[in-house]
Amino acid sequence: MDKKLLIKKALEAKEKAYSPYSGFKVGAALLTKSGKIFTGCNIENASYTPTICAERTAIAKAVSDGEREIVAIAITGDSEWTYPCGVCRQVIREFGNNAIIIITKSEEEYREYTLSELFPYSFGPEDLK
Ligand SMILES: O=c1ccn([C@H]2C[C@H](O)[C@@H](CO)O2)c(=O)[nH]1
Ligand SMILES: [Zn+2]
Repeated sequence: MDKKLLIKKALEAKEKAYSPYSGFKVGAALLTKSGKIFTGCNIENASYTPTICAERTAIAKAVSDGEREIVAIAITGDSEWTYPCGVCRQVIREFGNNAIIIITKSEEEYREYTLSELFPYSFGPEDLK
């Protein structure tokens, strides 16, 4: 897996952020099992609550293109280390339970986690079986 490419794509996607209210930009890039990359940025709204995080933008693009299995997701934001919010962790749980989560500031500086490290004892599709 080309981690550096995924990180580069996340950094590029961040520049597309539409965040006039918070002024906080986030970018994400994910790799699916079939080898495709999808990117996303945060998209805010004047009514605030419809705001979509970068991670969920990328996941919605992948799933709506028929790609349901995330192998890795790189995330970058305006804080020193930007971790996914709780809602995004739950959405990654749905489509990337075994995903590697790469939290990154630059192509050289990144941290890697499994989803279960960031989201232990989670509720997921298996609970409903
Ligand atoms: O992991 C995160 C955390 C926050 N945001 C966005 C939502 C909002 O536009 C801005 C401030 O919360 O950052 C993301 O996209 N992903
Ligand atoms: Zn989020």
